Amino acid sequence: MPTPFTFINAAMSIDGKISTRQRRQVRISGDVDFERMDELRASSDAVMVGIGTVLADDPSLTVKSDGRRSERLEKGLDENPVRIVVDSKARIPTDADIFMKGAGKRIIAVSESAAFDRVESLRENAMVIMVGGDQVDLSELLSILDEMGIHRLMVEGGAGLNWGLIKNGLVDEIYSFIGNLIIGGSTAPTLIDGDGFDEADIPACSLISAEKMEEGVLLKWKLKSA
Ligand SMILES: NC(=O)C1=CN([C@@H]2O[C@H](COP(=O)(O)OP(=O)(O)OC[C@H]3O[C@@H](n4cnc5c(N)ncnc54)[C@H](O)[C@@H]3O)[C@@H](O)[C@H]2O)C=CC1
Ligand SMILES: Nc1nc(O)c(N)c(N[C@@H]2O[C@H](COP(=O)(O)O)[C@@H](O)[C@H]2O)n1
Repeated sequence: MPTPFTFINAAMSIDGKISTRQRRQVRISGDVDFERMDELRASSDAVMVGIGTVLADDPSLTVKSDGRRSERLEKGLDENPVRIVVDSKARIPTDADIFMKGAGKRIIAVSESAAFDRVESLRENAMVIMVGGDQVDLSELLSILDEMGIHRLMVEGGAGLNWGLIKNGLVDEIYSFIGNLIIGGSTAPTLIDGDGFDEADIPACSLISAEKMEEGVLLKWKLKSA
């Protein structure tokens, strides 16, 4: 089944952490990288995060530049890409910034383990896609998104969702900005958490580019299996 071109974009510290051990967001990258991230959002059909990121950071995932939002409108698109949350148990608060801020469509992907009344309350503000028994079935979800016309998907974390997608071979490229910070902590989330691969299954990547940016470096990788 076809799936969208899917890329992960994230900022991490020198030691590979994407937030603190208390799961608090840190400003890892500067204005140049935030502009680059905004451009990526504006050029994507959808932006996806995991529920852990929503509960920790409450991101709006909107396109911040007025000019880029206008350009999208001129092309007949919504101001913002479709905002998607992978949320097996439908835990997202109904006043999350994803619902409160910005125009455009929202999709909450839940599994059959979500409580019926939680799912029904989400339907007031979003399209709900139910796939998978305990956890969201990401392969099935991405096939459905592709059928819906979402062909370019930006993933903005966090660590658990990134793992789920990579494990299932659903990621084409990874863009990671490495900032000039050391966060430390064995429990602080890294770019990719989860169970990790067995040695024989470790996927290889090829380097697309390495660019110095402000006080850090932007690395672009292509998954060799993609
Ligand atoms: N520096 C950066 O670029 C970014 C940092 N972050 C940080 O990442 C942290 C959040 O990461 P996580 O706690 O790992 O949460 P997450 O955002 O990766 O969400 C993980 C959750 O998604 C749900 N899920 C449903 N189906 C799944 C599946 N098939 N596979 C995987 N997950 C599935 C599960 O409930 C799981 O706990 C926060 O501290 C946040 O600040 C998040 C985004 C970007
Ligand atoms: N790319 C990037 N660089 C940083 O330095 C960061 N701290 C983050 N954090 C993530 O950005 C999202 C914010 O979205 P909104 O501004 O609310 O639209 C959020 O998911 C953070 O985890 N990213």
